[in-house]
Amino acid sequence: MTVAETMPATETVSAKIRATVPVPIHLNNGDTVAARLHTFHGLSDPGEHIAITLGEDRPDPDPVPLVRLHSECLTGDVLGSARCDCGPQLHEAVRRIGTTGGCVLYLRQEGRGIGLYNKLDAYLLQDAGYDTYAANEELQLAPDSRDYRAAAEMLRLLGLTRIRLLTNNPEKAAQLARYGIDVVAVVPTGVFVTEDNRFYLETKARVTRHTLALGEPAGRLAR
Ligand SMILES: Nc1nc2c(ncn2[C@@H]2O[C@H](COP(=O)(O)OP(=O)(O)OP(=O)(O)O)[C@@H](O)[C@H]2O)c(=O)[nH]1
Ligand SMILES: [Zn+2]
Repeated sequence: MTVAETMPATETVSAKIRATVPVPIHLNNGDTVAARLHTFHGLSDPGEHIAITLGEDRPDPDPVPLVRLHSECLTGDVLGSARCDCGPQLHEAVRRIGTTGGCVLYLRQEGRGIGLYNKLDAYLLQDAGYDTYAANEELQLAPDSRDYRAAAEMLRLLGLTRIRLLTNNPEKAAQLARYGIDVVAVVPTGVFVTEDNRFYLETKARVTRHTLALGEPAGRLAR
């Protein structure tokens, strides 16, 4: 099945699943979950996005699959950077979705779409006092340039058109709905606050209305 067969008439994209590859994943609690990685051809943006379907071997998968749209963060996902919460969120998503059944979309949207080098430039500006969105703007870049059209295409190709979405970011649910995905529930992801990322998380709650319960305000140095 192609996206063109299932999308509204105004959509011209003709995307396909390119390959499906089994990859067992070790969790940091010592368990291993079965996963399949899906690659795509012809998505509406050129990123090498992948879908990771999980929990397919569970006897009682949730009838409405749990889905996470995870934007790439090399510093957080791979290196365990304390400047953000991406690494713990990714691990949480794989563990939870491995239990309930569903999918993680790993979207190549490093730095909310500005790329790794620009994100690192933005970190230097943040160290000089800019917040996470103002730093992008100082670089003449959009504060958040992520578009989830390709994510909706991937979900459609996987038959995941009615989902529960694991996120604290209201923009993800809004865009998926606009692109024809039925988001029946938004499930909050964990809030992994530390002194290093507290100001960053507070800024997201204030500016982009992320639903984050953060407790006491940041100290003056936490960016
Ligand atoms: N430009 C920029 N990007 C950042 C910064 N910190 C993290 N990111 C990127 O932000 C993206 C993660 O987005 P978040 O806003 O943390 O989370 P979200 O995915 O929108 O929302 P949740 O679903 O609730 O986690 C990744 O692409 C990171 O690389 C930063 O300070 N500047
Ligand atoms: Zn991050």
